[in-house]
Amino acid sequence: MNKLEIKNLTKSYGNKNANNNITITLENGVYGLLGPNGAGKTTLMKQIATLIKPTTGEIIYNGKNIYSIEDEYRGVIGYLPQEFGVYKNFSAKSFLQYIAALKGLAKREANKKIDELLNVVGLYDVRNKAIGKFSGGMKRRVGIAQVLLNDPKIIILDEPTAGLDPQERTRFRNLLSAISKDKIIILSTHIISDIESIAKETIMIKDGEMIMKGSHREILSDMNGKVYRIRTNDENQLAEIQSKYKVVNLQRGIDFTELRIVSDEAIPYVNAQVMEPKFEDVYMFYFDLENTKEV
Ligand SMILES: Nc1ncnc2c1ncn2[C@@H]1O[C@H](COP(=O)(O)OP(=O)(O)OP(=O)(O)O)[C@@H](O)[C@H]1O
Repeated sequence: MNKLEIKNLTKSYGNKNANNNITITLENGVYGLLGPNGAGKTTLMKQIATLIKPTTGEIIYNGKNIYSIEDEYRGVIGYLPQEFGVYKNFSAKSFLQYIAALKGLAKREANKKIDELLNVVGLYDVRNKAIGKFSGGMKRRVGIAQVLLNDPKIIILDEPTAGLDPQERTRFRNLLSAISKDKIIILSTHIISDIESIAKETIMIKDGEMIMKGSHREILSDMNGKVYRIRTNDENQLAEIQSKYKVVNLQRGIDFTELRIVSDEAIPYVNAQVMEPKFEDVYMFYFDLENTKEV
């Protein structure tokens, strides 16, 4: 069994809440934590990793409060922080040996595990090269290998794809999918496409609160009737739409300008056509334009 119950979690700093009354239950699979900067993603992840103690609320792992089984619980956690420092003069292999020693793994067992993980993350052939010469994606893969050393049941990854090129990002996603079978993986991002393809559920966080949780399909079906396409060559109408509605996309053509907008209310324009929702509309609907597009 692998079950994490987060109950009414709140973290306050003075009179500001970094997160507020969050309740979620997580089981095996990949969960995407989506929200703009400052939404409270890191705070929630650090609370799950026992690095921040909640002000109120509790986290229950397989029926027990995590603080009542603290040492045992830390043994099942793997945490990759946003800023993952690697020693650039170390080779991938010697770095993993060093971390394994810190984690208290016996040398023989560690070496076996390290070779296995270097294969899993596709770095076996370059295991003796200095990490300083690795690309961003390769460094992240070293980070994942490091997290997997003690075979964690809960893996927490804070923006693991930041700064990766599309190819590295795809490779990284495939790696997560491959290891997710018997683990809870929580992955924060503000890039929709990261979680669109691998997360079994997306948890959306805004201003410290959970505003939506569901599968890809559930989230999209909730957006039905809220996405519109408008084609216009009337500059006044264009300006009005832009000022009143959330515009996902604006494309200027020769004969008309095409807008894709999201709105909770019906749109008063006869030239508006309801469109099938896409995941890229979701971010705009719940959050803002910034960070909507893949970088
Ligand atoms: N130690 C602290 N003291 C005071 N306020 C804090 C502290 N840590 C976080 N906060 C505030 O709590 C809120 C949530 O921060 P958090 O880092 O969890 O957000 P985030 O969603 O992870 O953002 P980012 O993507 O930028 O890392 C922010 O408004 C932040 O300023």
